[in-house]
Amino acid sequence: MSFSVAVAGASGYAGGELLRLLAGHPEFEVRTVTANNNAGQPLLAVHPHLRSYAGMVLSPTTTEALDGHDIVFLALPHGKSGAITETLDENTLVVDCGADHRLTDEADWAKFYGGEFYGAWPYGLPELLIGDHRQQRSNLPGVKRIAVPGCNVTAISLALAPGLRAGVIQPVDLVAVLAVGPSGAGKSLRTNLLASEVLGSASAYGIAGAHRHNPEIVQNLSLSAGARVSVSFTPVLIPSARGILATSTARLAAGISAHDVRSAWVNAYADEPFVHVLPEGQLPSLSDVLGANTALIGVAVDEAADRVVTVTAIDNLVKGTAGAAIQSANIALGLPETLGLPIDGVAP
Ligand SMILES: NC(=O)C1=CN([C@@H]2O[C@H](COP(=O)(O)OP(=O)(O)OC[C@H]3O[C@@H](n4cnc5c(N)ncnc54)[C@H](OP(=O)(O)O)[C@@H]3O)[C@@H](O)[C@H]2O)C=CC1
Ligand SMILES: CC(=O)N[C@@H](CCC(=O)OP(=O)(O)O)C(=O)O
Repeated sequence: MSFSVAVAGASGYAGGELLRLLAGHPEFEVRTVTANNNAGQPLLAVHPHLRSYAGMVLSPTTTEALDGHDIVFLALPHGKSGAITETLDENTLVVDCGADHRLTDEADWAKFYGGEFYGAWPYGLPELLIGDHRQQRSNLPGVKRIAVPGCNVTAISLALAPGLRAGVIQPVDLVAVLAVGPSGAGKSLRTNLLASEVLGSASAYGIAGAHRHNPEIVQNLSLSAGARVSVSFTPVLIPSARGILATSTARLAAGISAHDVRSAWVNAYADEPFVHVLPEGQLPSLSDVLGANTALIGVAVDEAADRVVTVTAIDNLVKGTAGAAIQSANIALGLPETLGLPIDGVAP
């Protein structure tokens, strides 16, 4: 049996990456692709790398275009998913790559996004530790609505959740500094993509609690810790088209050994197909994960500073968006979780 699929926002970066991965999915068949300004264009005119879709034309993003599919992936700007979803059949699986349904607290939505609040959906980060012996994965089978996490949020949540749940790090004074590629800003934010601004430079943005991912990071890690956490998050734009390299650190809990620390991370992800803790002494690089739905995590203890240091690499467009969307849809539909998803990256 195969599932019919529509991708809304197919002309953007996240939509394009969804299409690249969906072309290799044995159970999903893309029937409709939609866009906004690019509606009416052949898909290959905006994504010449997606040769599997020769002949497909971008439709306007309307209920008529999206209705009648088994699955609708939404890759629209923030604030555009809620209203259109309300017009879709409740039995359609809707997977939203935007932020519209990630936050549980309406006050956080109002402060960091604004506009109408449509409420939280089941969250598409299956590996997130959410309480004693549970992962977010257990909340996904059978659901019809999924909110895909922000890409920075995915990297930090996967990095710090194991230590918080095991109690080997303290829930306060968490610090995360992320090197991030400009594709995370989307195709339409062209000013961020100017070679003259990105090449040969690196710039911090959204510092000191201003970034809209802050409440989502706190929401996730508080679930893992079982208590409200405090995190300082700083993204730094680097000249690499894709990828996030997150250095996330935390204070050691009292009386915890380096062995306890390693065990917490290794045990948390021992059975995960897409989240791998590297052997002691090894650290990931961006180039290890590009194109893959894989998160690689290196863990070390800085004894002089009394801190645990983690380094996590993901591809923002795969594990950070499109891959997470497909992985979560697989679980919701009762398919093998890894179906159609690459574990291996593209290198060099
Ligand atoms: N890039 C990333 O790494 C990540 C992105 N996301 C999320 O995915 C979503 C899409 O992001 P991304 O692909 O990067 O953004 P892009 O700017 O690259 O693409 C945006 C898409 O939305 C369409 N669009 C623009 N305005 C409207 C509108 N008013 N109504 C309907 N459609 C519209 C665009 O169509 P057209 O071009 O034809 O005008 C395009 O297809 C966002 O919510 C983003 O936050 C989530 C995690 C990571
Ligand atoms: C370079 C850059 O600007 N990156 C984006 C990442 C956006 C993202 O992953 O997610 P959502 O927009 O879906 O929340 C940022 O930091 O805001």
